[in-house]
Amino acid sequence: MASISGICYPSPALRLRLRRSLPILSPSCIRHLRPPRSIVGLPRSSSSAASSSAVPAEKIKNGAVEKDPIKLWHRYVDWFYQHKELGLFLDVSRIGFTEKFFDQMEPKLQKAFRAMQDLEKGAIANPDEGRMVGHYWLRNPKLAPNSFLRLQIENTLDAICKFADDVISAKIKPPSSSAGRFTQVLSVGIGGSALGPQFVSEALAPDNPPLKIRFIDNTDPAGIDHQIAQLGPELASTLVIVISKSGGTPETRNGLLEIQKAFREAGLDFSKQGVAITQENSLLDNTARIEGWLARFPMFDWVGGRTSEMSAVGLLPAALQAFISFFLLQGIDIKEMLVGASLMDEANRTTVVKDNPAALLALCWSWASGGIGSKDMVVLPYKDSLLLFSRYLQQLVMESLGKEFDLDGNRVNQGLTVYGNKGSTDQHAYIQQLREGVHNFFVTFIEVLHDRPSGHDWELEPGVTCGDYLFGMLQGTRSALYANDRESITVTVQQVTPRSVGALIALYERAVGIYACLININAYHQPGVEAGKKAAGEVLALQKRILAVLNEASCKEPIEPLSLEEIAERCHVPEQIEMIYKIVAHLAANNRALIAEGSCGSPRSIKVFLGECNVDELYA
Ligand SMILES: O=P(O)(O)OC[C@H]1O[C@H](O)[C@H](O)[C@@H](O)[C@@H]1O
Repeated sequence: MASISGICYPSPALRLRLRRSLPILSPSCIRHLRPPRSIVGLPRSSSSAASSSAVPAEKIKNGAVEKDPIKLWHRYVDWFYQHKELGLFLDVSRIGFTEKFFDQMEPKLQKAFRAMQDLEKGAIANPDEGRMVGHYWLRNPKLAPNSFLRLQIENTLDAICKFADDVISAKIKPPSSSAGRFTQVLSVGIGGSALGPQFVSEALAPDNPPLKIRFIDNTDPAGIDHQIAQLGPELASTLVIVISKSGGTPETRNGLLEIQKAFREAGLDFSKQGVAITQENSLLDNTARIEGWLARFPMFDWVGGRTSEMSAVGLLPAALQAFISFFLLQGIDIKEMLVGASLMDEANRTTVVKDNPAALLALCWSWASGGIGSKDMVVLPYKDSLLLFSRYLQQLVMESLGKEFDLDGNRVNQGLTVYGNKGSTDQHAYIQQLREGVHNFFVTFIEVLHDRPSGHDWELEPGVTCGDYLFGMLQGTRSALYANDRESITVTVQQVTPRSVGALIALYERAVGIYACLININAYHQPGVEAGKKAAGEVLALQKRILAVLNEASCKEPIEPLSLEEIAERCHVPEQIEMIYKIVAHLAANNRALIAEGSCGSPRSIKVFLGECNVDELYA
């Protein structure tokens, strides 16, 4: 046997012998081999109980990390889930929930199924905002509660496909580019208006696309400049998609204003290259309409930002990312994404928990995190193209579940922390702590069976391909973590395709919905986000007052530099002196205020004035 980093591989000769002698067990056969559920319900080891202070007593008493490999194999087979048509498998065997726990959760899961059925029928599932929650209708418009909504969905999909085809085939082209067609797509948006499109692009974009997509997802001027600089002369052939459900998110507005400035400076007409995706009559929608942008696509009130990948938000950017297929240029197959999501939704409608992958995930989350978020979910896809899945899930899970109050108004401070990057890369970063350090997590491995999409591979050493290493690393990490009582889930897909990506998104959307029902919270609002936005607005309002005070003092003859105390006093906010210092330091670092005395390193010594006084502002 050849041994690589503790993983044993049979020699090529032995491998051939094994191949000839062993019948091939397909996962579908495995599903029918259900041995008795004998191993759940064993006592958890005392060492594991001691290290999990936050888990409920019931779990410590009855839970167990089973170590007997044969019993584990039975548990694996017993709980193995497969979706044949999607080629998606789910292994929850390394989460040690007990039969008793399962029985306790069963009625709660049935209640959650009923809540999901009501939601799909159009109930006001977001009570705070009085909204329906309809992202499931996007991939199966027949489910929409009325024909108006169904038509809206279908017409929007048709419009997206037509627009993308016209752009790709250069029927719609930029007015003043020598290229004669669009060559770049720039997507401006943040949060749910960026993370889905970014994830899908990373997962599915062709290697050398004729229409390359890039993103502005922040109000960082240096980041924006970087994108514009990289576009260079291709700005003239860039299609800019501005995405914002509300149409008023400051970061997105700023990105738009910056890019419009770049267009003006290059002598280009932005309106001929701009597309808006937003709610009807939002600020963005009205701007795009009044300025006569190239196109506008609707974002529906009943689709939340973090579940909007299957709306125009995700579908248009994907459909524009073209590659050559059978001598034709076509975008990422968005209809296949919708089929993947729809098939997964269908599977998740069964009320048989064992056959419902989203419910199984929710069950595992409840067990592993005690239903109170006591453990973090580390998401590790072993495939570079799925790198952004954990980042995408971070918003989907944390913005949905991280809530102060439950639906009955009790303070619960709920949540489930998500982080992760990719394997095996993370094995060389933080897996050390996961294996041996603080025990505050469970892992979700995402496994992709096909190593290379082309299907061709070569052995970089006898009997072993590069992909075998990746496979070995995943299996090795899963085993090593489990051997140290660290629990994990494994989701397996055959390949990263539009269909499997759609299915993964749908799987987690539903798991979040079910889990939210189990913990009795509203998964579809985000009241906590407003506090930061409001505070940011107050900082900018204070900055305007400081500038007015400094302007007045700087217009005097001679100029009157002011200390921080004097600025605070003249702004009538002495209690805000720390924030005033930070604002002044930021202005000074960007040459928008000048330090007359002292330095920013010693705040008490600073005296500050403006380089140029604005008399107009003074008498305005
Ligand atoms: O799409 P927008 O309205 O611009 O919103 C972008 C993001 O803004 C907020 O931060 C919300 O918490 C997110 O859920 C949302 O995705």
